Amino acid sequence: MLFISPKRIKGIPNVFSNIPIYGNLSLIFPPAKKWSDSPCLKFYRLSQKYGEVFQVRFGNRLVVVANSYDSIIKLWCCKSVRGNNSRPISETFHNQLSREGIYTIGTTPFGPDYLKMRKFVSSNVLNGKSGKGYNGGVISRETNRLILKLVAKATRKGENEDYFISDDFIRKGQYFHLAVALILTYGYQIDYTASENRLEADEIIYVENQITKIRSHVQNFQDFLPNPFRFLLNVFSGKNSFSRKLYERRKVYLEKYFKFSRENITYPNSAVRRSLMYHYFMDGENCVKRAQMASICLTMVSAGLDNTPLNFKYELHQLSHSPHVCKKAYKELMDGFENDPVKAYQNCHKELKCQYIVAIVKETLRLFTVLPMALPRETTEPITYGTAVIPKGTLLFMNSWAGNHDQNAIYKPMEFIPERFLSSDDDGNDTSSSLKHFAFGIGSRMCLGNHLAFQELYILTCKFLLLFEFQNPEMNKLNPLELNQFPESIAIEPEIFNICLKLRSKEFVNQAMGPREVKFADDVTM
Ligand code: HEM
Repeated sequence: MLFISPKRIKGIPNVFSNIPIYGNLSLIFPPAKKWSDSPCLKFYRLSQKYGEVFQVRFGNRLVVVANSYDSIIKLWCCKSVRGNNSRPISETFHNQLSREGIYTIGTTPFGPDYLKMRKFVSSNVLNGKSGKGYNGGVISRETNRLILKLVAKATRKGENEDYFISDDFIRKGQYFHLAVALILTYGYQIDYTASENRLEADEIIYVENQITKIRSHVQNFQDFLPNPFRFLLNVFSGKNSFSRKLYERRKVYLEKYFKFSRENITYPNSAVRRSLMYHYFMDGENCVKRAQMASICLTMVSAGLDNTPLNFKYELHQLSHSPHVCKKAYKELMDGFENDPVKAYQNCHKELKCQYIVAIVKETLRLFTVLPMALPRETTEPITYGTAVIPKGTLLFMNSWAGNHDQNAIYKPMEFIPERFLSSDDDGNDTSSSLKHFAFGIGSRMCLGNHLAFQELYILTCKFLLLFEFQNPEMNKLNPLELNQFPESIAIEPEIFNICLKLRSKEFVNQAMGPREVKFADDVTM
């Protein structure tokens, strides 16, 4: 395809560029080296000059960018924007990496395939009411395993010989989420304490993390260029061959798990019987095709593998800087379980009962905004914004960082204030908070795993607060963008630092989990 400059949209400010072919791609290339050059901040700075919504040209594509709380609501949630419901096809991700046409749900363009997959996964595992209690049980058990692992490494210090833990939490959080995802999808229980399983988990985490970068709309400027440039740049940068290698590596573990479920379908254990694959073999084959099921499995294994642990780590980091929040959360949690910590620990996974912890999780998701530029959308029919008509085939970028930190909608946006999400204040007065956040996107293609991810974060938070007290933080930076190791990237991945925790009491761990389960380092060496 030759370069054809797209026609600008009337009524939406245009960020002028006279560079042929390239257009405004300097917003994402060369890749940002400093946090202050993160794409979301570059877009935000432009909005100060051009207004909250503007258009840019990326190669031969027009991109409309929304940079405020209100404009995101208008462009993603109103009835007039029904056409904001597809995803763009990109050369590097869709054509090179996913050559068999099997993509995740989140990267599948709108159409019957997409709708079928979304419905199947939603009704059988992610939003299905029947799965909710089961999912909570799985998450609770995996949280216990994570905690047992931490406890086994705890060191004894100080006059009272208390137990202390110091950990970065990202890798352990990834093992935790992967274990939950594999059980729900395949009924496969991975014991990542065994070294060969850990290697397998590390492989999945590495491959999926690299693939996330390949599908990133703010890291692959070549995808916006006309075909010959796109092709040549991918060949010379080695991206094509790297993508193909990742594709082969991914195939190995996905096929292994698929085979596991198929072989265990005749005499299923309870985990297999409750899994998504079981639904597929029992009745789903009539609803979704084999290739669609492969996309669903791919989505289940990859989505949330980084985002959930990254949010959890950031939440722990904020909590270690907010003793008043921890104190209040602990009290509210205990109030809900007649001041019995064992009862609280053993039952907190059953419902999202403690509204203050719900607010902590929402505030973490908002303030952190792990995907500051969300995922891109493509319009399937014209949509209106004010007097402007955005044509079919236009790309829409949500600057969710700017929306989540918009001071016109959010009081002190850079501060961690869970109360902003409560519907009543400390005196019980109705505050009717209807504040939204955009960490999961919003509208027709909002994150399908938001309930699962939220449930994971809620249960982890409850159990950690019940077991541990936060110690002096090792890291003082709190701004997520400033913490980010990869400012050019689609996701915020904070630099490595430890969170320091003190165990409230050894006896309580034994009571909460059963003494036979718990192994402390000093018990083991005795
Ligand atoms: C804290 C963790 C997570 C965050 C912050 C997150 C964030 C997002 C965002 C921003 C989108 C784009 C939404 C939009 O365009 O409006 C998305 C899409 C999606 N997410 Fe998540 N996600 C998380 C966890 C998960 C998990 C655990 C799963 C499933 C197991 C999941 C499955 C999906 C799917 C299927 C889509 C595509 C939806 C569609 O295109 O219809 N996500 N996610």
